[in-house]
Amino acid sequence: MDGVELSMENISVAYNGDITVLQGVALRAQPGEVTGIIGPNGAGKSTVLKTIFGLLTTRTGAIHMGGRDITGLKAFQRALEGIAFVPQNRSVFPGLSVYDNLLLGCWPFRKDKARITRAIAATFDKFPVLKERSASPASALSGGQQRFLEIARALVTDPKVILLDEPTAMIAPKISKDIYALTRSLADQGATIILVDQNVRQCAAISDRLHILELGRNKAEGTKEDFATDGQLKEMVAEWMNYRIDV
Ligand SMILES: Nc1ncnc2c1ncn2[C@@H]1O[C@H](COP(=O)(O)OP(=O)(O)OP(=O)(O)O)[C@@H](O)[C@H]1O
Repeated sequence: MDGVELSMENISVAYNGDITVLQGVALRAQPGEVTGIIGPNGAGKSTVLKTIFGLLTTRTGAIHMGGRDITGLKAFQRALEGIAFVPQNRSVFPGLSVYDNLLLGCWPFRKDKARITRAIAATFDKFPVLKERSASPASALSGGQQRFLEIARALVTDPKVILLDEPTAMIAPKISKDIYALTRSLADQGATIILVDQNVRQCAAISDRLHILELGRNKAEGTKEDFATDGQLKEMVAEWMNYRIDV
C-alpha cells in the first residue's frame, strides 16, 4: 500500500452555518504511520475525519494530499484520489449480502469489472471469514464481523489514506485486539492511517504520532516518544485522560 502525506492547515468548520466546531485545526499524517487523534467528548475528532473525507465544508484553511490541494474536491473525488473512511456508526447495509456490501465499496471504479473482481478476491484472501459468509446478509454477522466488513469495504479501493473513527467502540476485547493489529499492519504496509479513538491506552500503543484536540482546537501534538519523555506532555495526558503514556 502506498500512502501519501495528508495535512490540514488552519481548518475551521461550522455545523448548520453557525455552530463553529473546528477552529484553526492543523494536522499532519505520514505514510507508514498511525496518527492518533485523542481528546474529550465533543472535541471535534470525528469532525476532523469527516472534513478530510469531504463530508463537511471548510470555512478557512486547506487540506493537502501528497502536496496537492484537495480542499475543493467532493467526497467521491477524494475516494477516487485514495481516501477511505470508516465512520463511527454502523454502516453496513444489513439486508444486503456480504458480497454486495463489498461491491458497493467498489462504486468509485464501478466501470472497471476486472478491477472489481481483483479487489473482491484480494479482500476475501485477507478476510477469509467474509468469504465464508459471502452470501449471508450482513445483518447475520456478529458485531465484530460487521466491523471487519466495514473496514474491508473501505479497503477495496486500495486507499492511500485510511480514516478510522472509533473502530473498536462497542466491540469485544478479543476482536478489538485484531482490529488494532490490522490497523498497525496496514500502516506497516505503507498506508497513511488517521485513527480517532476514545481508548487512549490502545491509541497511544499503536500510534506513531498523537494529536490532542480540545474544544475544536489543537491542544498538543508529538510523536509517541515525545508524549512519553516530555514531562509537560506526559503530565497533561496523565492528568486529563487518566492515562500515562510509556514507550
Ligand atoms: N451534525 C451536527 N450538527 C451540529 N453539531 C454537531 C453535529 N455533529 C457534531 N456536532 C457537535 O460538534 C462538536 C464536535 O463533535 P464531534 O463528534 O466531532 O466530537 P468528537 O471529539 O468526535 O466527540 P465524541 O468523542 O463524543 O465522538 C460537538 O459539540 C457536537 O455536539
